Amino acid sequence: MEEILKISKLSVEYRSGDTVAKAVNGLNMTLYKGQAMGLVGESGAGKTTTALSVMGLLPDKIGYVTGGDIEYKGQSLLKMKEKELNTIRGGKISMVFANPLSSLNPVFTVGHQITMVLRQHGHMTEKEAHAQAAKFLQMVGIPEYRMDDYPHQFSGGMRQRVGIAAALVCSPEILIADEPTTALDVTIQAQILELMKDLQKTMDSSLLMITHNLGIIAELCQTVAIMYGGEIVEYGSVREVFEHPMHWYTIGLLNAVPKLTGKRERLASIPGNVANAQMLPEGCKFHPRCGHCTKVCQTKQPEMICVNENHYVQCWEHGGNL
Ligand SMILES: Nc1ncnc2c1ncn2[C@@H]1O[C@H](COP(=O)(O)OP(=O)(O)OP(=O)(O)O)[C@@H](O)[C@H]1O
Repeated sequence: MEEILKISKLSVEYRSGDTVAKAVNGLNMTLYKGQAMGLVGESGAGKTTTALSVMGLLPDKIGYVTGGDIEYKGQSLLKMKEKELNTIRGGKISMVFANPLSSLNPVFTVGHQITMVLRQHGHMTEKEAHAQAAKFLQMVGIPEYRMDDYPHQFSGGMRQRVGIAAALVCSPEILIADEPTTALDVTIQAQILELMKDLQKTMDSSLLMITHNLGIIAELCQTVAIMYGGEIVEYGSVREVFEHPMHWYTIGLLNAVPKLTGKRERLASIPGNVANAQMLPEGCKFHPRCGHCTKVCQTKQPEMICVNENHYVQCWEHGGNL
């Protein structure tokens, strides 16, 4: 399989005054062509920061990549010149945000905004770009006559579909979707996910789906990466990780999912709070919340262990070099 996006030992910090938040800490992740990968973790795990780093959208003078690299088809995005980067970001790699109002410009019609993306990345004439924009809006269920409407004239679900059309219109090789359906009700959510699944398959693009929702991952993705404290703590095929979770954090996340059938039981939760990026613990970052923590977990960071070719875990309980 062709490696399309490779993140190696990525570290990202947010700095404000004397405060430093270590949001991403030596993260490794590889996305292959045509693959759909889920990135899961509690709020504050560093998922959005990872996505923003790939897109070059970390907040200016606050967010800094402090280590590691992000490669698109073997080329470092972090070392690339601005002009070259602009053709990749938005063209070859694009992103759907949780709140489409923040990514759509309120003063331009949606048709104009999508046409602009195409003019910038697709090297088309105005007429060609208009036709292509109409085609993509139609694909996401927005009729052509709505092209002259402004974002505020659409419902939340429609806006999200416009956001998806804008992200897909240049046929990106990588689509990053950050909680694309959290703001929508479940029926619209299902429609949008189905749409993304179809479009991703038709275009053979790779998908990085960021979500809290494990059901979405099971539905859409072949592989899943579990993130905690700015690191991937478990990774593998969705089947392997969901059926045989090995990290106590993954086990906790899976146990916290409500079940629709069987005896009604109290929902399990993971004790304690998510790791504070301003005060990360020594050793395994999950150890203060882990009921199986030993001495080594408190002092030494475990390495990622290969359980089999479809499953990797970073937990002392499953081995590592002491
Ligand atoms: N602009 C910012 N300034 C300072 N700290 C930030 C900023 N954005 C994020 N952080 C911190 O970085 C850490 C990671 O945040 P991030 O938004 O990447 O997590 P997340 O996993 O995407 O969470 P969520 O699911 O809530 O979106 C958190 O501790 C957060 O408080």
